[in-house]
Amino acid sequence: MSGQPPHAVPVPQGYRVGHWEVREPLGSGAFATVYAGRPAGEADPALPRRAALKFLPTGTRTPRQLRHLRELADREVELLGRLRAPRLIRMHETLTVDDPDHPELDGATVIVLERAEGSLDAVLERDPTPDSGPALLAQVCEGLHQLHHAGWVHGDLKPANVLLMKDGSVRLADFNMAAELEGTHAYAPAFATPDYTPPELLWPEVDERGTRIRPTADIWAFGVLAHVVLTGEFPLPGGTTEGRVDAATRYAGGTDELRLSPELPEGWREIITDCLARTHAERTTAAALLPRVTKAAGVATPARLPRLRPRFWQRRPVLMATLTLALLITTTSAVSAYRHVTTDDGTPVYAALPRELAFPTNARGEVVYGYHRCPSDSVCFFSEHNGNGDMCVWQGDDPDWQSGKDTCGWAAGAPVRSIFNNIDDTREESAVAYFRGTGFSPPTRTADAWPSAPGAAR
Ligand SMILES: Nc1ncnc2c1ncn2[C@@H]1O[C@H](COP(=O)(O)OP(=O)(O)OP(=O)(O)O)[C@@H](O)[C@H]1O
Repeated sequence: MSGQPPHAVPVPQGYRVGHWEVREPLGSGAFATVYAGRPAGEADPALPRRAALKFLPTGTRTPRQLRHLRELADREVELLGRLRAPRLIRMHETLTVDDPDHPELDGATVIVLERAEGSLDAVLERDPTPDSGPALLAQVCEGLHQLHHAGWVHGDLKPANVLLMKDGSVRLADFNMAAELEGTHAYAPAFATPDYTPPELLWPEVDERGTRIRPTADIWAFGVLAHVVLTGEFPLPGGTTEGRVDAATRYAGGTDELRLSPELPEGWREIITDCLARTHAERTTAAALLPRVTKAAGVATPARLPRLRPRFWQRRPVLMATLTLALLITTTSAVSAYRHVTTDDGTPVYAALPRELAFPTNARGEVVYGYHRCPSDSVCFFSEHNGNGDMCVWQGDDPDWQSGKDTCGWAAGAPVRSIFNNIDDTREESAVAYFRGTGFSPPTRTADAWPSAPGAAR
């Protein structure tokens, strides 16, 4: 952790906060330091076994810094508290350090997050153009769409804020610049990272509510990110950030043309050009972008192929949804969609789904999500793909979905097409098992192994 940014928070290993014990540092940004965390000795056994503890030093600064940091922390907590979607990192709880003996920590806000394996930044450090790049970008685009669809702008999309989970799926993270849309735009503290900032926000007009930003700011950032991931280079020329900012200004002013790398794989040039349109009004939307990005990602190697065999364990809490129906399941990868069918001898088989079935679109060709309807600590089943259509919500230990407390009328006669495991517990045994037939048969599948929503479950 050398060369830490000014607001990084040093926390000793073994330090206790709430029910958590701080372990090794996972990463540091401009405002916060993130540590691995595990439940402290006598902690509630229901806690996840591993978490990420994001320390924001809200307690030990000058009043002006304090206000700013408090605002950043509030933004992140507000978004994470209200928004849960398959491609967004999840928050378990927030804590405030109460420790006058450690004035440098006293008052700090700690956001307890589900723990990722690492960031896209780290992946790119090892391999500037990873084979899994297109598949990762498709998932980032999904995340962006889920965020915009719920009415928020990220405001700081970049490789360090794209996290990779153990199963290879992607989560967008770091929402301290995020802002909720009020009509066509939102107010954010600033657009944080110059290389990913659209030209109109390089010298923005700032009023007392902050900078006016639109979802198209994230689209620009996505265009830059896609170029970086696919070619290892920024789309605008220049050996330094200042040089690239100047190039962006010349491009936006019409003096220079956009010259994307000749290395760009087939299908991506038009997408990136549309993301990097000169003005926000000319840029595309995440909803329109997603089907194009998914198509361009094609059959390229996904981040890691999802497991396609059932896992035969079932421990608490287990959903025993006896669904007498055929489940249409898409997998964690945005580019790999599978249909689950059972052969006569009961063997599960997976067949590729036609793309239009896996990613249904509205009349404008935009993918629409409905996962945000699923309450926390629930497993939701939907009659349509991507969290759309009728929804059944399962919570607790209800043993049977047809005769238990939580019944699901429509599922008795219609297929379940997407599932979102929104249980706030990352322990492996909390994965949900569900069954297609009566009597808890045929063998279980877990929402962990086959989230039917792209990336729906942990
Ligand atoms: N949930 C997580 N699991 C694992 N690592 C994480 C997690 N959240 C963050 N990190 C690591 O910590 C780094 C810093 O986190 P984050 O970006 O949230 O901090 P920040 O100070 O708000 O950053 P920024 O400078 O972008 O505003 C990330 O780049 C990542 O490497």
